[in-house]
Amino acid sequence: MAVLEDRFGRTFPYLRLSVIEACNFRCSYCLPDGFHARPERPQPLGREEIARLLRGFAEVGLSKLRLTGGEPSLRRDLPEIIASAAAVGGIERIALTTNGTLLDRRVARWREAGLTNLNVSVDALERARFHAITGHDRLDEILRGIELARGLGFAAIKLNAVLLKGLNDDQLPAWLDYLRERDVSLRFIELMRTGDNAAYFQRHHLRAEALEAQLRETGWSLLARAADAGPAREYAHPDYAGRIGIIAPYSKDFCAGCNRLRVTHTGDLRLCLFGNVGIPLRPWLQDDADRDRLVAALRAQLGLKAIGHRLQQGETGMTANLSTIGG
Ligand SMILES: Nc1nc2c(ncn2[C@@H]2O[C@H](COP(=O)(O)OP(=O)(O)OP(=O)(O)O)[C@@H](O)[C@H]2O)c(=O)[nH]1
Ligand SMILES: C[S@@+](CC[C@H](N)C(=O)[O-])C[C@H]1O[C@@H](n2cnc3c(N)ncnc32)[C@H](O)[C@@H]1O
Ligand code: SF4
Ligand code: SF4
Repeated sequence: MAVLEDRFGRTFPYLRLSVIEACNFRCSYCLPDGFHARPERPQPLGREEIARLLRGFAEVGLSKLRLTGGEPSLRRDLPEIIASAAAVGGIERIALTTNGTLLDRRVARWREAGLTNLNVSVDALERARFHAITGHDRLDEILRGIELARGLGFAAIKLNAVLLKGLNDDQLPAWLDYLRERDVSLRFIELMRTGDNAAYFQRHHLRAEALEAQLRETGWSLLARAADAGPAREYAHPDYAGRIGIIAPYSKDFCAGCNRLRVTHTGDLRLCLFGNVGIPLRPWLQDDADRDRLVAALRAQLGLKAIGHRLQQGETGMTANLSTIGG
């Protein structure tokens, strides 16, 4: 099988596709003023364009697709997008990253359509904290949605909490209670600096090192990483059904295991979450006959992929905030 390989020998079986720019939340680290539509913006990719994109990527080894946003559940045709991805040969996992607001109403339908993996962002387990961070008092319904999802046979359910100094860095005991009986994976994500959040980053960024050391000292052990896995270092403990992961983008060698590419909701390829390089793929998504051109463009672009991000140097690339690219 043909694969996409870069200059550093990395292969890319994992595509993160943003299906919408809009979001209904205003997370303080991402979109503190909420999403504001601008009329001159191009329409997001339609279902046919998405299907052509996925068939092109599948020719060069796509096995894991993540749908993200903005808030992907706001897209009414999400079940149809999932179903058309499930019909593309070679895509073994179809994952969704969501803020969970429509989970309790829609997750069964997504699962029926072919969704295999679910990631839900839950920055705190205390209602008031959750409200303060996300701008919405909706923790209870999100937790209900997760319980519902747990009964639907997903291959994995993962929860994301961005680690924020002074805002949610005292939540470990509550999370441990939560994880004792629930077979979900909670990942603590180090806050990343973006174009928009410089001052916030200064106030709230916290390295996950101390937390990770605490886990190791209390009997959590590191698991091996699968080839198409995301960026988390995952830990398990014999007394807990759940797992804990750490996503530490500022740690040494974080990018050495990069296995993913991104496409924005308007069809722009992005070679890195914080990159400056990427081209519009939309011109090759209008006709099935352009598949070879699409694949050739992917291969040519991959030659430009850098070894890693330059966040340590203060460079955030084109990324104003993660909602514009899907994280
Ligand atoms: N710096 C960096 N952060 C990433 C990358 N991929 C994911 N993240 C961050 O990790 C967090 C969780 O991402 P998810 O959308 O849940 O996806 P994932 O961690 O790849 O998920 P799994 O494949 O299920 O492990 C988000 O904040 C992402 O922005 C990456 O390539 N680089
Ligand atoms: C951009 S959101 C898109 C999907 C969906 N709206 C959600 O929140 O799950 C994807 C992930 O990026 C994370 N994220 C957003 N901004 C971040 C930042 N500056 N640093 C670290 N993670 C961030 C969110 O917490 C979420 O888990
Ligand atoms: S920051 Fe860029 S190079 Fe590093 S893991 Fe993420 S996408 Fe890959
Ligand atoms: S993290 Fe997700 S839910 Fe929160 S504002 Fe960003 S895109 Fe929206």
